[in-house]
Amino acid sequence: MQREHVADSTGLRRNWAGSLAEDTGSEPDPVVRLRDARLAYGPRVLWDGLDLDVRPGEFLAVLGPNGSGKTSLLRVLLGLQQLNTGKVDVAGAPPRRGSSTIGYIPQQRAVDETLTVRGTDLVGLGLDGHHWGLGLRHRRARARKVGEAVAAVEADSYASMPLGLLSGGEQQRLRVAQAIVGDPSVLLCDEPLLSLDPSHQRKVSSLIAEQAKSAGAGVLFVTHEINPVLPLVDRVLYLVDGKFRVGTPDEVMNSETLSALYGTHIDVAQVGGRLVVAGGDEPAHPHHVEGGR
Ligand SMILES: Nc1ncnc2c1ncn2[C@@H]1O[C@H](COP(=O)(O)OP(=O)(O)OP(=O)(O)O)[C@@H](O)[C@H]1O
Repeated sequence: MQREHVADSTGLRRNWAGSLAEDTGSEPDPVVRLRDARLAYGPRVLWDGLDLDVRPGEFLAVLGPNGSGKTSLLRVLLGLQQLNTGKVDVAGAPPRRGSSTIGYIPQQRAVDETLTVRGTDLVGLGLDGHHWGLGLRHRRARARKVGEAVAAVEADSYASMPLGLLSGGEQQRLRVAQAIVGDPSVLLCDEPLLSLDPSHQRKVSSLIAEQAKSAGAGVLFVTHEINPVLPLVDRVLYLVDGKFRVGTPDEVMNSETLSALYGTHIDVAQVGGRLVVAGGDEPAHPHHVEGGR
């Protein structure tokens, strides 16, 4: 097992949290902390020796080819998957299912057309686990929170319709609202931009980044396409076939680093503010980071 780190959590001090570290002399506690973490299914090692701190307000993009363990990492943080070895904390405690400190946007699944649950009901589920009283005042406060989240994703015009009648992109915007409505301290996003048009990709990713900065949430954003979020990304975790790199986009998204990860020559070029990644034969498929905004 090869352990490769471009930069560990100390890279954060130089980049994202540089000014904060200078102002206060100390960094805020991480909202996600992994130490020497290993996840393997039988002989197949997804990652090993993973040390990672995600700080409040940080936007971490999680990249890698199909099957490299991106979703599995989110499942570990959700308390749905045990590490083989190592330690993981979310908001200062071991992960547990149903934690209200986590907002989760799952990988998109088709919704049954006959599903009659309304969009606002789905968004309201994001508040379950919070302490809402039964009285009218609390019901109003809850409805106001749901309304604000629905407005933030521009879903007002269809949020009261049955989910089964909505398009994939409309459903996805409501899932984003559900994830942010409870002001979570960790936002886990599993390819949240799929099925969104470019304009809503920009809006939704900015909304997630805003949530990070304003509510001090740490974001883990799984994506095959870094370009739509590149301006928002503080650091990248890149997983490939049991190896990984953590660092700023410049530290990770370069030819030398990706060639070492994939074990074959990879070209990385900046074209008009976009990253274009090309090269590599089977089994490496780095092409997934190509594309435009
Ligand atoms: N419970 C499990 N038991 C055995 N293997 C599993 C289990 N869960 C996931 N895997 C395997 O682990 C690998 C990593 O899966 P994961 O879904 O984390 O990958 P990913 O990087 O998110 O992929 P994709 O980009 O395709 O969504 C896959 O090969 C998957 O088949």
